[in-house]
Amino acid sequence: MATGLIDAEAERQERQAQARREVLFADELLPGVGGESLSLRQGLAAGGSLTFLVLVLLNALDELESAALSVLAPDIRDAFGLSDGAIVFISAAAGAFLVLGALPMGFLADRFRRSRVIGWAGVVFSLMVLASGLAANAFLFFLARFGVGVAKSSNNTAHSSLIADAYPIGVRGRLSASVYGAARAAGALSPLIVAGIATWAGGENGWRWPFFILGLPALLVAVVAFRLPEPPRGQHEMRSVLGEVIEDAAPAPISVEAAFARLMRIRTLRTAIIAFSALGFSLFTTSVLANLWAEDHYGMSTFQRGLAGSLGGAAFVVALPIVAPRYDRLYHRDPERAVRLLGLCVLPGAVLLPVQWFMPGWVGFMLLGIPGAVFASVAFAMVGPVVQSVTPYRLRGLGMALAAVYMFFVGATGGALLSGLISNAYDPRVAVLVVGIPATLVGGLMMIRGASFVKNDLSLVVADLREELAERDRQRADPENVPVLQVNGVDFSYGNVQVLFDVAFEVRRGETLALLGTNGAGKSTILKVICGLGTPSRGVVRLNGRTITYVSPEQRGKYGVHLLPGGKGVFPDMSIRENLEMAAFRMRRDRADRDRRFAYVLDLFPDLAGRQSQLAGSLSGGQQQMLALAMVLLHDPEVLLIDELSLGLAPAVVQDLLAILERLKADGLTIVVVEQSLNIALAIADRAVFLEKGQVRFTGPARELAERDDLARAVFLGREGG
Ligand SMILES: Nc1ncnc2c1ncn2[C@@H]1O[C@H](COP(=O)(O)OP(=O)(O)OP(=O)(O)O)[C@@H](O)[C@H]1O
Repeated sequence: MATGLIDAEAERQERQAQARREVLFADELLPGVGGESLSLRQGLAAGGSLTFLVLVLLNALDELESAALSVLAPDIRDAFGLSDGAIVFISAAAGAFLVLGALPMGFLADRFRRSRVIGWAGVVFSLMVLASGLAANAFLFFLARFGVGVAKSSNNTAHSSLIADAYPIGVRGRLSASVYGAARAAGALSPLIVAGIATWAGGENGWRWPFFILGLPALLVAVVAFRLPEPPRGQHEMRSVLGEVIEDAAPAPISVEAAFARLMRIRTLRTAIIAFSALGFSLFTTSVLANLWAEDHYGMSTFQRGLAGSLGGAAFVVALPIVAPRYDRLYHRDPERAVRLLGLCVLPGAVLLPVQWFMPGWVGFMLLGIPGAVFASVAFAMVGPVVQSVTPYRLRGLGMALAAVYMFFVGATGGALLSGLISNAYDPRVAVLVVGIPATLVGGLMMIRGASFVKNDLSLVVADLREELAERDRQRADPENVPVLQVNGVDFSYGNVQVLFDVAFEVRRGETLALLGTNGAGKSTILKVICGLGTPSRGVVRLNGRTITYVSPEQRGKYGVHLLPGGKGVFPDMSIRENLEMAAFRMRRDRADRDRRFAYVLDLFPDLAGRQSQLAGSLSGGQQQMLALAMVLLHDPEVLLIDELSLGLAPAVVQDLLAILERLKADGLTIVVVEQSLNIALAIADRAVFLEKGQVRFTGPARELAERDDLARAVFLGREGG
């Protein structure tokens, strides 16, 4: 038996590995690969320069504002009578708020017009910057910082998603680098500008003026942002792969949970997130530690340290235009090499760090610190385009939000804590060597590993787009015949164990489909995927032709997809009536509607009608199943999914249930039923799907399945075995 199990597991793993390989397309079929390469000017012209200009300005203003806080910190501390610790906490909190805002902002960016999300974020940003200047006390100042931090989180999410859809794939690297570089340049100028304004205004309230003066242009740019055109989502991937754009007129709302489940299955994205979270441990803290070490160990003056910082900033602004076009060129020829380039940018830092930190003089320390930090920052600026390319276009905002949360929260905060502790216990050098070197190594190597997944992930993008086009054409050709429910190309895994492989079937209106198969074939899992309790790692679920793959179970319930789960689906300590009232909780506002539905189900189950005050736990198994069915039917489903209708029930009870299903069928209800018993399935189903080890082995009229001895026997053998 043990050998049997080992063999079965080996076979499953082989199929899993095969499924990962088989979707590979030739390089020139991948989005953004091959064809004519674009100059930056051509790319900008394709998407319009206004969008680019507005995003550059918003980023630059953000960066100016961040630096304002550091420069003005001593004045703000004195104005509010704060301690050093308190002002450091308030400044640092903005970073945490940025992480807090990322998820809601990513969610909004995937759901609404991005110009509006960016516009509103810009308005909130400018008002909060003005409020920072007006704050009467430290608490109000802190609240204003909260608003600024949350509004800023639209940069990583909504901006990034808009750039990806506005401009062609071939210039993504250069565009991302330009926005990032412009922001850094503004950041470098910021101390000068901010200190200039504060000095010009003078007096103890001088620090307030930079906030007033920065808030106003931000408001103007935000107003322009509302007018930016909204590009069709995924248009450049579609043009590149399909040669045309499929417009989704009424996209279904996306659930954050489902989106994350799907995103974490994209291996390039997952490794990029791990790589940059690791790198974050070094990227955000090394410069602070270097400044401390420079003063304590080398006795560098503030001016010398400032010079080192400025040289680093200048080197970054010089390096970006060298690396970014190279990334775009490589991507155009071979995306794997482009992603590997990012890892290769990071790795030299690991070698340079120990050499730098043992330099005998401050000049060597300062100069050797520059290349590693610069190339790590360059790689950081270029990771956005990688994430955008492999993320399904409906989930781009949330994809970037997920990356931001990991990089800033795990990387920056984790790195700060760890380095802080080690630095306190030993010294900054030990902290950098113990944290920075491994973090840089892991970051670079993970990115290089991620490169090997990118073609496969891009292939999945191609497969999804082609499927979408084929479905659109089919719906256009025969709009009357769109299936109520469609499952196509679905893969599903529990953790690392894949249990569904390319599952596909359709159910027409009013049809009853039986899902049959051996034990553990994945029947219940498919029902979970259909009703939203599980998110597939690949493939699509459609309801009446509309994609609902990432829609929450609650929303699917509102659309009419309901599941009658296997086993006990009732609250045993409540009466029948209370069970029904619980199920009808959503309809509590419209009593007339609720009573009409109660009357309908009680008419369907007269056995329950006469004993409404009886505890559900005291009912027989069959009656409990009827009550569970009644609770689902209260919602007036369009598609009813039933897991194990007859399990453990006496034949007479099953007959009663079948009679009820017949009546529902006659009323036009569409039903998918998982059944272990072939006879029961044959009695009620029009069509059947037979599954074995997560793959569809048969789809067709139910009676044809009965004639397939090999499959029919497998059902019975499976039952005896289980
Ligand atoms: N929550 C879970 N976590 C991990 N593995 C699971 C989980 N639920 C199911 N599985 C595994 O996934 C596979 C498919 O399970 P599923 O319940 O979908 O099969 P099924 O066809 O409905 O089987 P059965 O008729 O025996 O219920 C099985 O190998 C099962 O062990």
